[in-house]
Amino acid sequence: MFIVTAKEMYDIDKFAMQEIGLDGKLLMENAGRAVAEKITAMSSKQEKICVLAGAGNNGGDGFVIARTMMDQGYHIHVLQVVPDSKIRGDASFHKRIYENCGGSLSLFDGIDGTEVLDADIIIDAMIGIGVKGELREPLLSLVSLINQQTKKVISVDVPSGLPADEGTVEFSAVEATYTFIIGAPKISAFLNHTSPYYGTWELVSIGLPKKAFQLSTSKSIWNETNVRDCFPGRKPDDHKGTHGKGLVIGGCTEMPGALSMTLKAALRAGAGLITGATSEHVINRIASTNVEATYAVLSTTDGFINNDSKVNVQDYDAIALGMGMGRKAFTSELVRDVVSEANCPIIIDGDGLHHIQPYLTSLKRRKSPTIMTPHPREMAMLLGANVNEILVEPFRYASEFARKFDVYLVLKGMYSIITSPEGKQSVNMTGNPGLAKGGSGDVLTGIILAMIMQRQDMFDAICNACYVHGKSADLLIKHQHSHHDLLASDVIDGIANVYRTIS
Ligand SMILES: NC(=O)C1=CN([C@@H]2O[C@H](COP(=O)(O)OP(=O)(O)OC[C@H]3O[C@@H](n4cnc5c(N)ncnc54)[C@H](OP(=O)(O)O)[C@@H]3O)[C@@H](O)[C@H]2O)[C@H](O)CC1
Ligand SMILES: [K+]
Repeated sequence: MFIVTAKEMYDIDKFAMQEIGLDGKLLMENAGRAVAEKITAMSSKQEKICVLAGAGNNGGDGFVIARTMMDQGYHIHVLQVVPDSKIRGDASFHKRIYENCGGSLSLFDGIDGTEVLDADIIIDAMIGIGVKGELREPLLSLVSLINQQTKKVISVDVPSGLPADEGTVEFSAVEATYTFIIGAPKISAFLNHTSPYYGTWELVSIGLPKKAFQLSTSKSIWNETNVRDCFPGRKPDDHKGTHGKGLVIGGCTEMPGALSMTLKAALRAGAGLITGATSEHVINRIASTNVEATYAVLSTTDGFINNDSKVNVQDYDAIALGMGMGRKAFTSELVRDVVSEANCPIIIDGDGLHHIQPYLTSLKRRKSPTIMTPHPREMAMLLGANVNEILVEPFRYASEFARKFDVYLVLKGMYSIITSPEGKQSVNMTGNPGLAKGGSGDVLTGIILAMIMQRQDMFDAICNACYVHGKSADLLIKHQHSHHDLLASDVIDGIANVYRTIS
């Protein structure tokens, strides 16, 4: 499923019309009919429905919805929220057809909004991706009236007033119960501060050609179909070496658990052989619960690993670096040496991100892929930016960072964004608030390690790992646990449930 900015959506629209020959009025008919079908499935003919129609194509969709539902016997009234003179293009065409069919219509006079107050269901087709700046009156007051109601509010494409793109914090918008998104989800459906306005959303297809999307956007949602298409298989003659030999470097006296979880997650996720490189103290603490792993002892100062014992990084297919290693200056040297000496893919996570921050440009010199897995606060640290700036524009920050330092980036969050060094982006939709716990990131790193070692496309492997991690948590919440009691170690055990569903 593709994800678009407003500009990309307009480009796709233009391509569909000018290059493919699809008519705009037909696309609007398709959009309105598809949304009407969804709404009829969730409403009854006894309910009073008020369609709020604006002047642009979003309003045009509203007129098609109204006509389609009216013909099926629904109790429909259109409240046109702009003067007649403003209705233009295809919207004006579909308004005429609605009226020719005998549809009921009145003009919003900007005073009492009686039609809104009387309705059981409000269909918001005032403004879609064409919003510019903050809402003007009288729509601003109307939106505030709608948001004070407890009625079902169904938005068409985008809740009116909400920017389709990232980067805007000042806006007033409809707080929808449901949104039926047309053609492709817009970026604002995936941002912490804008996604709640959509309520529950669903995509409706209107016949826009796949080719148009492929030419215009490099952003998509990574879903179960993607996972199934490229999930690493197992063959009868496989041996432990077939599924990779991984090294995990991290841990300190105060944080032995992080390393332990990465090791265990990598093994559960399908890694062939895993070695933990850490202090003797940490090995003594975790070895009995990670019996399948092997270990390499690293020298320490005050319980933190240092660079004296020189880790052998040459014999591995991939390395994970950083979890629970602390932030001592002498550990930075080790991180730098591993990053410059290893000839295999490296995942840098947790404290490793802090160590590498002053040396980010060195990542460009690596011959093998580098994967970084920051959460937004770590991303802010890497960039020297404010975390709120990142949260408002995560796609842009992620894309610029990945391109600049030639890395694969997993920007973790409610919707994790995976970015390739070329700027291709995927959003992972699995996962739930139960994952907002210590150790979740260490588990994800272990799963990524296992996936990238199985020698498939790096981007696909990372996306699969994010999917599996979140899906494990989702299945556990569905069947066994709650958001409150779910632990990172449960997510490791839950990997088995995910694998059973996809293999
Ligand atoms: N391929 C597709 O995805 C299709 C999408 N469709 C639908 O079309 C809209 C986009 O339509 P567009 O006409 O470009 O724009 P909108 O209808 O979203 O909005 C334009 C109107 O909004 C008014 N506006 C803009 N900003 C404000 C504001 N801050 N306050 C008040 N009013 C505002 C604007 O008024 P102006 O006076 O500024 O011109 C316009 O009246 C898309 O979202 C889909 O729903 C097609 O139906 C099918 C193909
Ligand atoms: K809308």
